[in-house]
Amino acid sequence: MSTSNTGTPDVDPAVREELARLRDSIDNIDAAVVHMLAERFKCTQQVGHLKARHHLPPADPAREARQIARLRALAENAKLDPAFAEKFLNFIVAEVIRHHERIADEAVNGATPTVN
Ligand SMILES: C=C(O[C@@H]1C=C(C(=O)O)C=C[C@H]1O)C(=O)O
Repeated sequence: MSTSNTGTPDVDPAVREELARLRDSIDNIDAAVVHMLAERFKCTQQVGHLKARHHLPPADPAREARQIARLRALAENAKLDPAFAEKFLNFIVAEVIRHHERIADEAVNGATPTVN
C-alpha cells in the first residue's frame, strides 16, 4: 500500500468497495441504535413523571439487577461480551436516573432554566 499525494492511501478498488459496503451497514445500525435509544428515553421520561407524581424513588436497584442478568444472558447467546452489555446498560440507566432526579426535583421546586 502506498500513499497518494492527497494523503489518502492507495487501496485496491475491491477493498475500497468492501469497506464502503460494510460502512453503509454500520451507518444503518448506528441510525437504528439512535432511534431505539430515543424511543427508550421517551418511555423512561414517562416513568420519571409517574414516579415523581407518586413519590417513588428515581432508581430501582432490584429492577436493574434483573435487567443486567437478562441482558448478560442475551449477550452471551448473541456472542457479545456480557461485560460490555452490562457496562452499556449501566451507562444508559445512569443517565435515566439523572433525568428522574431532575423530574422529581422540578415537581417539588418548579422547573429551572438549565442547559442540560
Ligand atoms: C426506568 C426506570 O427507572 C430507572 C431506570 C431504569 C432503566 O433505564 O431501565 C431501570 C430502573 C430504574 O433504576 C424504572 O424503574 O423502570
